[in-house]
Amino acid sequence: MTLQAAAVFCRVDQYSLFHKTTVTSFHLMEAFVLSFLVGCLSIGLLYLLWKHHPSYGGNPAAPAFPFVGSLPFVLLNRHRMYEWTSELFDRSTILTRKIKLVSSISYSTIDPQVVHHILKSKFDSYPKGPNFYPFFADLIGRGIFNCDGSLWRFQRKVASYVFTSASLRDFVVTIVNTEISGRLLPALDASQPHPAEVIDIQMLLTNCMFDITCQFTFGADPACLKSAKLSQPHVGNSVATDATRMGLGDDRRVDMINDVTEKISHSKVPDHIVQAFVCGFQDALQVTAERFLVPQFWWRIMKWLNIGSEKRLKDGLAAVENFTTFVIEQSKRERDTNRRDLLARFLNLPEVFPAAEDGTLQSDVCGDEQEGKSISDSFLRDILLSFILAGRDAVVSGVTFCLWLLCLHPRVEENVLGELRGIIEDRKFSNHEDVGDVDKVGTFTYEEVRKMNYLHAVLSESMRSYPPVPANVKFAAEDDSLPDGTQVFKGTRVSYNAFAMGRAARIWGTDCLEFQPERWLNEHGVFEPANPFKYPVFQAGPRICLGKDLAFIEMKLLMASLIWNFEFALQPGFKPRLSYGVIMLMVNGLLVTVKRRLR
Ligand code: HEM
Repeated sequence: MTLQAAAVFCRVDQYSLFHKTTVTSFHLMEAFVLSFLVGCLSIGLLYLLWKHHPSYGGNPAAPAFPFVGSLPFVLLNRHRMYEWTSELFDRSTILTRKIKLVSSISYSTIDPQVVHHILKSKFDSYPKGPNFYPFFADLIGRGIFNCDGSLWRFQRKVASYVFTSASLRDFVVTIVNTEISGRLLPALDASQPHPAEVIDIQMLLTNCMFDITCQFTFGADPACLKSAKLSQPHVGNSVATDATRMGLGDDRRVDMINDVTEKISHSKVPDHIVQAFVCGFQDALQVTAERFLVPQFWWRIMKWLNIGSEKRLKDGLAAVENFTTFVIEQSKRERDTNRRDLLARFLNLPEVFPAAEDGTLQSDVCGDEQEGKSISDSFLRDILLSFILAGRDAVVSGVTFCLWLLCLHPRVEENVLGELRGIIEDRKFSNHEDVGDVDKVGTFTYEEVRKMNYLHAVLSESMRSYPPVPANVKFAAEDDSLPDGTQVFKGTRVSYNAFAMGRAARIWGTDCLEFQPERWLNEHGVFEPANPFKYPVFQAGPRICLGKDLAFIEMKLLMASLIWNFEFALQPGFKPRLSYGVIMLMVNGLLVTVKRRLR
């Protein structure tokens, strides 16, 4: 028994000894595995924290939190996006900044060398890319503004041919001067019985430029300005009929205007189609701009469900389609060779570019997309709408900010007037037969525009601080290294910030925040352009703005006529709020009172 008991005891003891040993080694193992896991997790976490740290990758980013990146700062500064990014560059010596928003990483630069790299030396490696295309696709399809590669090259080649013709330039001068003398100046005169009436000159210019670009592009006059109400302090088209505000008491002038407008506007489009187009285009443009402000999946779902702003876009596009189909079909039927608008010029292209016998464009001109086909109506529509998109609001922005700055700088305004006085004086020695008339209706000729060196400098200086296109985004088509050593991976967005560049002391000197048009003039008072890579207001390189020269003609004609004929005073306490979009405008409009200038 004792032996048995001893044996049992022994077994028990042996078992517990064994058990004790097993438990101890199990705990040790457990502890080891646990510490290993905790260690791995900590290292992983530290790695993630580092990876999401602003300085990861050797390029310090905008202020950022782990994981969400700069998103909180972006949201906080969304009402002053350009001012904020400009301050960031201002506060440090970094010229190319990494921007991290949740999981996406992009780069923004103010370095002229990097701008040169992405816009010229490595042009093919930095297209607009697939990220940009879907936003504008509904409005302008694959028009020049919204495509890359051979399709872009084809459009650029054809459009460059059309844009360099002197007859197109003369056509623009005629349209702009007719709009100024027939609508813009009379509209401002109409506010004269109430000199204290505050008007939104930006809205007036938007209507005016819509008329000009439509006539220039489609040969059709939507007469937005004729029907615009003056005192509406917001951006956008106004189609309310208020013809009395034109104030055209002078019968002779009305006849003259009608006569010229008739010659310009060949397309006789029914009023309801034009008016629907004007509203539809405005709506479509606004909704397209809003797409940039929400995540892509959001507007895609709304589009799929056809609700909210995306429904507005669809309806707007239907009206645009209706109008473009009408004018294109009408122009094709009539084939009027006297027409000078872009539509007619594009329709006549096969005569300009060597065409095959069946009327098709040659493959080397057409590029792979259009090989063997003449330009389809929808393609023509995309190209032409791109011109309206590219040309209208940028000019409105250029003139609006310039007018505002002149109100703040009477010295500069006086210098502009001095230059114009000299030009008007010169008319006495000119034997131009229209001199008298031109003086009466308050407009200027192309030859006179060419003499306006100071005004050219004023506009360039104003767009330095307030560029109509404040930033431009490209997309890296392959892994690359920027001139400053920044590593860029395929698919990354790289943008230049023209707004911040115009305010950078290291580019423009310590007086960069001052309004000094004289910096653009040489010792003989002649305008000297800046290096386009330090001043990419019109972009630079192969994709530089095609309408740059026309834009200056339009802006100078508008500015000269406005300043020569009227005095503008800002509404007390007026401060512009900058819009955040492709084109920078004033969110609250430019609110001024006007008075005929006495001489
Ligand atoms: C102050 C006025 C203007 C400014 C600041 C301006 C600026 C620009 C900029 C920055 C671009 C490049 C956009 C991009 O690629 O994303 C551009 C492109 C373009 N602009 Fe202008 N623009 C102005 C007026 C005009 C006018 C009046 C026209 C036509 C009449 C015009 C026609 C074009 C065209 C066709 C393109 C596309 C060029 C291409 O991609 O090859 N622009 N413009």
